[in-house]
Amino acid sequence: MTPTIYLVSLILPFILLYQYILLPLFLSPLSKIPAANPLSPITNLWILYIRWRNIENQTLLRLHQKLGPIVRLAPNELSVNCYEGGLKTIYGGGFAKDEFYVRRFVNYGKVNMLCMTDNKAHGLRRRMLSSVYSKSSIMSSASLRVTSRNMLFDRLLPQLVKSAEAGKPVDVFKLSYAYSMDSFMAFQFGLKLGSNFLLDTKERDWYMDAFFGRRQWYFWSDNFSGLVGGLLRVGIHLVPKWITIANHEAADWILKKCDLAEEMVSSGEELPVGDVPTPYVQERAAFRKASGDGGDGAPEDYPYRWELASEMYDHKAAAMETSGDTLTYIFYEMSRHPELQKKLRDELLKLDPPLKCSLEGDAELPEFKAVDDIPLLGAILQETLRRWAPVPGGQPRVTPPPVCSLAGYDNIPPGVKVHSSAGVLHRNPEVFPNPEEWTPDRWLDSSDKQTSEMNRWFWAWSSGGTTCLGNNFATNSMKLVIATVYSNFTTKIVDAKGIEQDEGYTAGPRGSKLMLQFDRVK
Ligand code: HEM
Repeated sequence: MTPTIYLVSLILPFILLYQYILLPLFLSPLSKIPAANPLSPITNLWILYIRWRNIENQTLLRLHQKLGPIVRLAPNELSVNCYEGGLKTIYGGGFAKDEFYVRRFVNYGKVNMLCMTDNKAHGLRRRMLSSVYSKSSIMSSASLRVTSRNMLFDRLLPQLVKSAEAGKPVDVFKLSYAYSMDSFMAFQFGLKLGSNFLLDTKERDWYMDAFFGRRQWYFWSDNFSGLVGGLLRVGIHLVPKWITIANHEAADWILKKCDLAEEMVSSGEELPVGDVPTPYVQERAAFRKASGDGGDGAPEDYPYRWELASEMYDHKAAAMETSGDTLTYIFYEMSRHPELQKKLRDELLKLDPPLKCSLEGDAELPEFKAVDDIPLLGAILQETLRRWAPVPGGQPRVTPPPVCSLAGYDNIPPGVKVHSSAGVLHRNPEVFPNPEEWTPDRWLDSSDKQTSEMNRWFWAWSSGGTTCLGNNFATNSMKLVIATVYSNFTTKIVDAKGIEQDEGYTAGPRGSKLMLQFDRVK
């Protein structure tokens, strides 16, 4: 052994001991923060184990209840759940997104707004895409009025009437997913090109089976994407092959819709208002205006083909699951509270025109604003988004240079992964008394001071510069369907087995099912 090798072998253990044990355990500024587990300061194995068991949300809730607003999950990862020194600093302060988003949400090999980790690029993209989803655009959209009318009166009500008359229960989970997808895609691509999950159950099941199949494998693709990709290159499918194939099919499905929308728009032909692919048209124009270089596609591709497809794919995915889960929980809670159904119906029947069922095809919608302004409907939606937040998991960001302070701890270095979670924030009993209870009245009867505190902690849409892009669309779409259903029907539970919320970044009912009986109100 040469003297150098001898010296290195003597010193190396001390360097490793310092770097991987002493520094993270005792000397790092993070060492003062309560650790989730004795192993957390020195290895991420513990949090990986929790994620592998798919119990992260409930574990974080329990830890925060015990240890307070900030918890160290791994040497370089913190969970922070408070407003001051938490949400305000991380999300209000524009901390950049973590690589998690790239691993989960890149489509066609192209980043979209949701997975842009560079703040400047993200801000630019957001400015390009947001105007079509602003509240004023949604409330006044002519195409959305036509597509919404079609969803409610032509696709949804006739099948609910049929089920009610036959005394047949309805799987409201599937119905909510189908409505959420159709109502969004009809806006995105127009009625002609949008999905038709409400009427075409084969198309719906094809899409939903692949969607739920994929979810079980997120642990591997989120945490070991390199390994998954590497093994795939040598023909080994860690994630089952059928899921890879289904992913390709879903990607082709949306790409085809983009190609058809492009053909329609570039032909210059005047379209019936319900067939106008409104967000596609506006986002296409925004891309062309912003750079004019045509994007990264091949010469034969139309400009920005892949950038647009990546955004379109992401938006429809964001729309279906979140709104589908929220609607399922609204129907569930309303079915447990018949007195609230009656109270809401009394309010809804004041709409002009009311959303009463007409199977003759001559029904009209009231103004969106009139539906939006019903306080009880707003409270029902808000409380459902609180109690059953459809994105309950952590939204990871990265601490910026040089240092920052979080939840009373100073000198937190750059590059630390930090996240807050609606599932924890929404269960703070000091802000939301009896947090496990679903109580819409808390949004109607609380003092101004209490309401403003609840609003600061309410985080279903996230906050800051990366808050949900589609919140105005989703709010309008969900309010319309709830208003339509309870103007015409009462609902009661037939089978709610598996209604408890699953785990994950996004999460809905564990059983993926809710059977309700609809009875017509004359
Ligand atoms: C109940 C319905 C919905 C809920 C609760 C919801 C919730 C959220 C949340 C919590 C985020 C932040 C995610 C994160 O940073 O980790 C988000 C982002 C986003 N949502 Fe939604 N969402 C809903 C519906 C929609 C719809 C209909 C669209 C369609 C346009 C949409 C598009 C997006 C996009 C593009 C982002 C990324 C925003 C950015 O990075 O600037 N969402 N949503």
